[in-house]
Parts: sequence; C-alpha cells; structure tokens
Amino acid sequence: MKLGFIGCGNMASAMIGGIIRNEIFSADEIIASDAFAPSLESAKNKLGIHTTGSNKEVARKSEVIVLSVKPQYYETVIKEIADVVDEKRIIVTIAPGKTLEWIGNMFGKAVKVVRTMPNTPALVGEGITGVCQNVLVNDAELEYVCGILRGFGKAEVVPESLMDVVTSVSGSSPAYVFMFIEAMADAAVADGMPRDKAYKFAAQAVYGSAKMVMETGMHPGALKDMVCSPGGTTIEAVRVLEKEGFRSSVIEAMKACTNKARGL
Ligand SMILES: NC(=O)C1=CN([C@@H]2O[C@H](COP(=O)(O)OP(=O)(O)OC[C@H]3O[C@@H](n4cnc5c(N)ncnc54)[C@H](OP(=O)(O)O)[C@@H]3O)[C@@H](O)[C@H]2O)C=CC1
Ligand SMILES: O=C(O)[C@@H]1CCC=N1
Repeated sequence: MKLGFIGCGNMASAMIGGIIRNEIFSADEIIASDAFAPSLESAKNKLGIHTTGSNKEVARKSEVIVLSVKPQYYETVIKEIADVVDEKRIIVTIAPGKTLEWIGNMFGKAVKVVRTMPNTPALVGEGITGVCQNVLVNDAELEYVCGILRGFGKAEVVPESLMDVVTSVSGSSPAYVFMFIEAMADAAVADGMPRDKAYKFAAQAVYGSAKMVMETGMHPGALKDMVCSPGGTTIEAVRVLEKEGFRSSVIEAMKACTNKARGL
C-alpha cells in the first residue's frame, strides 16, 4: 500500500477523497483502520479503499502512515504500531500540539515524521496544510508527502514553531467561517430572505471575497475600502462591527485556539 490511515473519521475521509479524485493514488493503494466499525463501512462503500480493524496491519502494509485519530489517542496508537514501523516508512501526523520531538519519543526509536495540520475544505479540494518534518526526512521525501497533501489543496512548509498558529488560522478556522456565514444568513432570514437563498448569497460572498484576496494580491483593508461608498450602506455595517468588537473577537478567539494547541 502507498498510503495508510489509522483512524478514518472526518479529516481522514476528506483527505482520502481528494487524493483519489486527483489521482495521486488509486483507492486500491490506500488502506485504513478505525476503532468505530461504521466509519470503516463508510470508507469501504463511499471511497472504495481497503479497510481493516487492525492498526498494526495498516502500519505494516503502508509506505506512508497517517495518524488520523484524536490527539488523546496518539500515545496508545503509537505504542501499538511502534514495533512494525521501520526506518523506511514515513509517519504523517495531523493532530494539534503533538510535536516532532514528542512523536519521536513515543516511538522510542529513529522514525521519519512529517507533522502536518490540514483542514476540512480538503473535502472539496480546497484545503491548506501546514507542514514540517524531522531531521530524518530528506528533501525528496518531504516533497513526496507534500505531493500527497496537494491532492486535496495547498501545502505550505513552515517552521515547527508556527504549527500551533497554523491550527488556529487554518485547521480550526473553517468553523469560524461557517459561523460567520450562518450569522449572515440568519440576519438575511430575519429581514425576510428564504434560508436556502440566504446561505447561497452569504457563502458566495465569502468565497468570492477570499478569491479576490488570493487573486488580486491586494491588501484586505484596501479591498474593504473599495466596498465602502462614502455615506453609504457598508460603512454603517463596518461601524457597528467595530463597535461590537468584531476584529478583537476574532483575534482573541484565535489566540485561545493557538494556546489550546500549545497545551495539547
Ligand atoms: N476535523 C478537523 O477539522 C480537523 C482535525 N484534525 C485532526 O485530525 C485528527 C482526527 O480528527 P477527526 O477526523 O475530526 O476525528 P474523528 O473522531 O472524526 O475520527 C477519528 C476516528 O478515529 C477512531 N479511533 C479512535 N481511537 C482509535 C484507535 N485507537 N485506533 C483506530 N481508530 C481510532 C475514532 O473512533 P471513535 O469515534 O470510536 O473514537 C474515529 O472514528 C485529530 O487529531 C484532529 O485534531 C486536524 C485538522 C482539522
Ligand atoms: O478542533 C480540533 O481540535 C481539531 C484540530 C483542528 C481542527 N479540528
């Protein structure tokens, strides 16, 4: 197998879907295990990959092994697979807070580790993944893993010191963006718009605005100013958002998120 996933929940299935769709690997080259039988059933039926109830089997059969369980299960899973992971395999982690050093110590031997932080837009091929590696991973191996990660979006190599920040700015951030879309839709519904239309307008406005930032390279503040006509409607909304602490709320929320990751 080219690729194995230990834990096949939300994040793993989003990653696998993109990898298969973009033909990085075929379903036949991917295997996953999970403690929760319905997750495995769904992976087999919807993704067509190999599945097993044994984490060890995944580790034994895969060149690249993704640890896609919650951080609190990392220690148990690593202890379970350590004896079948040799120096040729690459371990990919996706959990917040689990450092390269901690992972290495848990294995108790020299193991190639690529630490990553993906996000769920991977499901639609628009994820972004922060990546760093330990000293045992060479440039070609890092590029190989990045190629896999690009199967479901962008991949950016960052210093490990920034990985907890990556968690708040992209790993967790889809949740805040969905809350923003939901809140905008609620306001539109309150003013009489049917809900399905409200989600369409709100989501497309966020999508289009994000695309403008990416494609124009302009400062977000300048793009905001372009929307605010003098004496117009937008500046009224901006005034209320500032009064209600919109930006400060986002900054404080993200600092809490980063600190939580640091504590894991
Ligand atoms: N969801 C997200 O947006 C993101 C998640 N991540 C990280 O990805 C990882 C997975 O998260 P997510 O996919 O959301 O979690 P899920 O709970 O959806 O998936 C994890 C799966 O692993 C199973 N599992 C638990 N223990 C074991 C075990 N010992 N052996 C095999 N399988 C096991 C779980 O079963 P059961 O339900 O029975 O416990 C569950 O089905 C986490 O580390 C998370 O922090 C990173 C970026 C974004
Ligand atoms: O909430 C979490 O802990 C995980 C990590 C990033 C997104 N979800």
